[in-house]
Amino acid sequence: MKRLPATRFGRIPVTDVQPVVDGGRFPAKAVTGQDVPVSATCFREGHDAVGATAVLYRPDGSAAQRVRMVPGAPGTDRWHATLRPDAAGAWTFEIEGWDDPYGTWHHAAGIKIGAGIEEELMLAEGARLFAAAARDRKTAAADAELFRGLARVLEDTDRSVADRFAAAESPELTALLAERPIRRHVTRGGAYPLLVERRLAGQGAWYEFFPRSEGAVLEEEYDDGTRRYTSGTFATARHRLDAVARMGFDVVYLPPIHPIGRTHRKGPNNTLTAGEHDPGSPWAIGAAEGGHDAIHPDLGTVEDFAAFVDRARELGLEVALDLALQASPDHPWVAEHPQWFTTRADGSIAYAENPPKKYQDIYPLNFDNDPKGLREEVLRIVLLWIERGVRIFRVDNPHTKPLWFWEWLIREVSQLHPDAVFLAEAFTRPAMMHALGKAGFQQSYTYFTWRNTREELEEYLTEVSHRTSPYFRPSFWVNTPDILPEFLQYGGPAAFKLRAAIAATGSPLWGVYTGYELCENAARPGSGEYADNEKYEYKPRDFAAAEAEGRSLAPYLTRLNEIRRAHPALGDLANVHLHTSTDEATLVFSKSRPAPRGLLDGAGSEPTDTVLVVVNLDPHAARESTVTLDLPALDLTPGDLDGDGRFEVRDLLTGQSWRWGEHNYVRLDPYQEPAHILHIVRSTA
Ligand SMILES: O=P(O)(O)O[C@H]1O[C@H](CO)[C@@H](O[C@H]2O[C@H](CO)[C@@H](O)[C@H](O)[C@H]2O)[C@H](O)[C@H]1O
Repeated sequence: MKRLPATRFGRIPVTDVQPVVDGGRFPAKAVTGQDVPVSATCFREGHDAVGATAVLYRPDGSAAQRVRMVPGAPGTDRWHATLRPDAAGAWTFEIEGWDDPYGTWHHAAGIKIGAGIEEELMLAEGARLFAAAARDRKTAAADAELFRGLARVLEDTDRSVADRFAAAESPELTALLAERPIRRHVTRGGAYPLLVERRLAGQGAWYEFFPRSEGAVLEEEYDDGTRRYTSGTFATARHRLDAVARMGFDVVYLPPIHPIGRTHRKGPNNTLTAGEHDPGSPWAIGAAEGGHDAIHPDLGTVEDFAAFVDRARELGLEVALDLALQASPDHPWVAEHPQWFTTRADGSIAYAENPPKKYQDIYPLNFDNDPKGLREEVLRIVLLWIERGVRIFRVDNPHTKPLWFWEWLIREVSQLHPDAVFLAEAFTRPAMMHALGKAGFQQSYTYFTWRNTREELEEYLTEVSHRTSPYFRPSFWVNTPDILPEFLQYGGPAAFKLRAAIAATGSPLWGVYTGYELCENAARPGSGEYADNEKYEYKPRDFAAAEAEGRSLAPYLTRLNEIRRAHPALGDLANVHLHTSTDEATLVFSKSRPAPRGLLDGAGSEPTDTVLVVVNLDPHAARESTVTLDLPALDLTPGDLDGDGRFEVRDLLTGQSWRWGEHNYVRLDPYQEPAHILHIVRSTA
């Protein structure tokens, strides 16, 4: 074969490959077993047919999956496939463009034979094509046998032209070519990075609680309304882990567990003066007892913490710790490393802010005066907690620290502990939120908490699943100690149920702050924050009584987490597909995960999994609508459909079944069930 001069396009151009983050400067991300949609533009001169193949390479460079891509919308020259890496590591993928001689011949022969023009010539061309493919050393023996047979049939003038042509478009041949096409002029588009991380980096249900509240005992109530409690401890809080595990959560996240400063300590409801018995905000880290490496003496010892972590592990839970890089004025850092803070002209240090919020009880850090000293200290602290059994960190306000620092820290930690996971608590402008994802944060809090209408939710689901998913893993939190959305304040239990249903199904990552299951909805007047916020006081709760009286949503949350575990489609992010409904308050989306194709180790018997979510977003009234489904998005096969083209859906929340088709009547009453989570029942044949 004559060699072509080296050019950037090569013989069959491949351009605009996705997912590629900033031209490959940062890797696209996935977690083990997750589907990664890939696409590229592939085209050529003239009118002959082209094809494209997506190839997935393991970290050792061996090919793990090779998938023939399918064409996108006509005229776009886009091609699509789905890849599924099965282990953590630095994977790569590549798109190959190629000349498709069968496609070219089949198109031309179909037209000419249909019109009775040059029939024998077309069949002879076909025979030549298959004979050449059979001779190709790269063709598998069984395929070569089939191609040789086909060549003989096409040349067999005893048979009718129609019969001979029909043999060249048989289902058997079509299926074979879908997997192993005849390719010429294969042009490799170059490999792109795909960082594959462990499952919990991108899939998981989080539950947050304050260990000091679990088992706290009210000792005395004073005339002025103040109270004295004995703090909960790791030993008492350990009992709560059983319930958290029973609800099916994967991660239990604890706000800071370090000593709390006394200077400018905050009192109940964010007041600026704390009473004698007020415990202060856990984020005001550092006191005479120690800083970020110490444990608040009220909570227990390092051994008690270890026992807590062990119990969590026994129950299948991982403990996530808060990493809040700031210091109370009493933190040892303030005296020992004054260069880590910004000292003003009058010698004072300004308190921290996250406008419009003011944090009068803490000092922010300055990463420019002594970058080396500070970064080494933070690395020491993170590694210390890792040594104590923690692998997951929820990072407070990372957007107020420089990006270089996060890129460096996460790289350093990941090199030693590739299973470390960092969740960015950055509620800020998109540029910074996205850059934190590129810098290495595995997960991010999102604006989901405030997206309520169908339009808002559709827009947000589209953004996080399709536009930013290669680098930004959205965690849908329904509430946090900082956020009690108005929707929950006024929507009653239905609001709590429907928000949980959307969060648990819309994103592979979702989170709940304790008390959600009790539908706690009392806000500090005029604010989006809880009244008598647990950030500033002890808040023991009687979960068992609420459950016994049927007031708890724990069974509902449990079911949602069961559904998530049973349905791998919900573990993927980029597969969100919106459908339409005639009612403006009815949200409809689906997530589908087809059986994998082209896995080279022969695995891949997992069946297609498709979940359809229909939610009434109005917590106050029943809504009726006609839901219209975009059927191709549901990966239905002829075997799934009855004679009327309908298929069975089963509601995973209630167990009810219906037969659905393209148009479906839905009525959702929030006082019964505000949502359907429907599974498409497939034929087992
Ligand atoms: O700034 P955000 O709204 O993202 O909230 C996070 O960071 C805050 C500062 O760490 C933290 O605020 C809490 O702790 C402060 C320091 O003790 C205290 O002044 C605030 O009143 C209290 O809300 C917040 O909890 C955290 O999620």
